[in-house]
Amino acid sequence: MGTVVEAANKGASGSILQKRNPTIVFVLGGPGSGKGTQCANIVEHYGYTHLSAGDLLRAEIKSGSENGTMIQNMIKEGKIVPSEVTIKLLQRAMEESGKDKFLIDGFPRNEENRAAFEKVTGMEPSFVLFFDCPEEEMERRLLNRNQGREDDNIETIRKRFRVFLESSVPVISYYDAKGKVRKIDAARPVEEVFASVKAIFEPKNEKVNHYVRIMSKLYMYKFHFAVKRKLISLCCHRC
Ligand SMILES: Nc1ncnc2c1ncn2[C@@H]1O[C@H](COP(=O)(O)OP(=O)(O)O)[C@@H](O)[C@H]1O
Ligand SMILES: Nc1ccn([C@H]2C[C@H](O)[C@@H](COP(=O)(O)OP(=O)(O)O)O2)c(=O)n1
Repeated sequence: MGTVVEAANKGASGSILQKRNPTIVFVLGGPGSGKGTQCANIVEHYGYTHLSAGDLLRAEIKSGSENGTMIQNMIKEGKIVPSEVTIKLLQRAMEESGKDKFLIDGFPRNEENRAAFEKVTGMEPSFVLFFDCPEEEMERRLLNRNQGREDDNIETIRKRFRVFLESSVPVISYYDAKGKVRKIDAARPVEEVFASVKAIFEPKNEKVNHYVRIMSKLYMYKFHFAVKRKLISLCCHRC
């Protein structure tokens, strides 16, 4: 398999997609924050095509591909699969869909994912939907999810939470610094969360847009402070 840098240098696949100038929304949030649930609502109401990085990786395992065992082991350990694998799957799915509005769910999950996607495809998201939810609530949801997923057990869930804090939050911070993050309180019932999603996809007027952005910014300050505290307490535990 070629590396992401080789793919970037060839630039072939990226340019086919780039020509279509698609709208891309990254959907991020901790495991169990409700990304998939809300993506289904967005697809229904706003005609986006939903691409879940996790679903594509699980389909790759099932297909019996040469990378299947490696992907399965990484998911079981709560680790992030190398970007070259995930990006190829996402690119293929975007190209084959023939569509031009994508919700990319569960990606980019770390800095490597983010930088490689931008380099290989030459594309950036229009904005990032961030579903913010406390760990206790996400844990409850994952343990009740009942999809028979190998990684929905308490040991792997704890590892995934840690990977989210250490690797995915920096990606959210990166896009926050660019003013691209739309943060949503995901701890509420599904309908209430979707009402907030709607306000983002159906902006009322410039004043309301401005208000939503300011509120999101304020929430992000609070969020970053809470993450720093959590990481410090995790470090203290280790010592
Ligand atoms: N707002 C919500 N309140 C309660 N349960 C939810 C909510 N959103 C999703 N769920 C449930 O929580 C579980 C995880 O949701 P899911 O959308 O699969 O999360 P993610 O894609 O972020 O891992 C599912 O069983 C889903 O039905
Ligand atoms: N960009 C991604 C997305 C998911 N993965 C792997 C690692 C994740 O723990 C699993 C499951 O991801 P998925 O988005 O389906 O589920 P959760 O948000 O963790 O509930 O897939 C990855 O390696 N790289």
